[in-house]
Amino acid sequence: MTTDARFAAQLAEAAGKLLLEVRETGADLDPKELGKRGDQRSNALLLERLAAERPGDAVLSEESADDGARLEADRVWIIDPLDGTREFSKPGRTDWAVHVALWQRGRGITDAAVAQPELDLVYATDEARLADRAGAGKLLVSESRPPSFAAGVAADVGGVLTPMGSAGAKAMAVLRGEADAYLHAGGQWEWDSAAPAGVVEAAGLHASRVDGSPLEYNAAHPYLPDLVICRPELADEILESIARH
Ligand SMILES: Nc1ncnc2c1ncn2[C@@H]1O[C@H](COP(=O)(O)O)[C@@H](OP(=O)(O)O)[C@H]1O
Ligand SMILES: [Mg+2]
Repeated sequence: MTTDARFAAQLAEAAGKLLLEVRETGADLDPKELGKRGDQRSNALLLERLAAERPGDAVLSEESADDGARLEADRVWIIDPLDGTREFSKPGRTDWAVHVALWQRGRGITDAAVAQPELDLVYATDEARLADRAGAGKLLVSESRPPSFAAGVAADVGGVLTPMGSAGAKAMAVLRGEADAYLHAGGQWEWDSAAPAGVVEAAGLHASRVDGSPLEYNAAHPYLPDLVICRPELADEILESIARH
């Protein structure tokens, strides 16, 4: 059987290819309709393949009703079929992603993949590596909802706030060395961070809540409002700075 990490990568890649087609064929649609179509088609593909190839596992998806079965399950796939729906719907944007993560009881996120279809890139826990630091000083934040402490942290560490869409796109930019950190607060759901955090942690980066505590998944209320992803050597400085602001 394909390993769970390879399976996650194959799923994210396949959903990403479908999303590229949806984007091309739906270029004339109203942006909201295009985003909805992307969310739904990608979700359908992922659910179908999970049911066929991992039939005993539970699923938590941004785009499906949560029936609670996952709370008793030992293996739960946490998926965001289209992260950065807003950016997906804007022509020319590359900052959107597909997230596929596997949570296992007692172990947390064990296998995960993030696809960035417009860049033709797929990252997975079995292959991801931290690249050299090319984006020194760049701190990635949400374009629409940057955290209130972000400006203070940038001042403390001599950094520059850089807006970008999609949690997965921001986390993978840190992995590629294009930025030092991704800072978020004020609201987010488990599917937004499960795969990105799983991939970067497998590559040795820091990923935690903004108070430094661990990211925990498959909660009854799957809300995880904040996170910090950064190069490991910067974690202490950034967490201390956040605590001050
Ligand atoms: N305050 C908030 N509450 C809930 N979700 C949030 C949020 N801020 C960001 N998110 C979600 O986190 C993802 C990345 O956001 P951003 O691009 O702003 O950084 C998006 O996922 P989706 O596109 O899957 O909805 C977005 O909806
Ligand atoms: Mg999302």
